[in-house]
Amino acid sequence: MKFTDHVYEKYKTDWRQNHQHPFIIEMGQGTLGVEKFRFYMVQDYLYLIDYAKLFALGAVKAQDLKTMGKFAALLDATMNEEMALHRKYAEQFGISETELEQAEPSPITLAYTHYMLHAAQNGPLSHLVAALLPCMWSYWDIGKELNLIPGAADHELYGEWIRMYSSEEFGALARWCMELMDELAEGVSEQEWARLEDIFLNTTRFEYMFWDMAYHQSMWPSNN
Ligand SMILES: Cc1ncc(C[n+]2csc(CCO)c2C)c(N)n1
Repeated sequence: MKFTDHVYEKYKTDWRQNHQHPFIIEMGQGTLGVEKFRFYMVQDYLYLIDYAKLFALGAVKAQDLKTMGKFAALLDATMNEEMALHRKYAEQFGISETELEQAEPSPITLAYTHYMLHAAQNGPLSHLVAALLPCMWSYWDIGKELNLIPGAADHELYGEWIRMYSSEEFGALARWCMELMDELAEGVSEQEWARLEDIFLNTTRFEYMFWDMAYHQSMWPSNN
């Protein structure tokens, strides 16, 4: 069985929990408080800076030029398309680029990005891909689901987010990551397969924690 089919079936409950988080539900209904979205955008910008480094590490660890080129393209797309969307949103909120870059990361942002970078730096390419996969795949899955809600993609604030992540262009990137994961997991030992599952489950759960952190605007206990 393909790794992605296997983990989807095995961790369906965790996966669906992300879709059912109030942040997502309210974004789909267009009722999400702007301050929660604003908090999310700033933290997500910091997240993306580290995430982009994951793609750079992917280029370093790639075993062939085609894969290396794809990671380089993903790095470019993250810095110049996805982060551009964040900069545009930030501008609407009156936040400058410098403020974005210099914002303080929340404990969950730190934990999530550091966990991914640890897996990427200390393991083979398969660990790196297992760490980044839930992020790509679940955003696409969530984007498509929100796009089915009548009018959601036209919402003046959340519409652009929904349109971007449900797009076919983004879907192609997510599918590429899924296929690469399946290739890298093929034929690995039982122990290594379990390790990949573990990393996948951890970052799937971190996705939930990230929505929850944004919804509650959670920082360190002392400055909440
Ligand atoms: C917490 C969090 N998780 C996932 C994504 C989605 N995402 C991050 S990088 C990337 C690759 C293409 O640019 C995608 C889809 C996000 N923004 N924030």
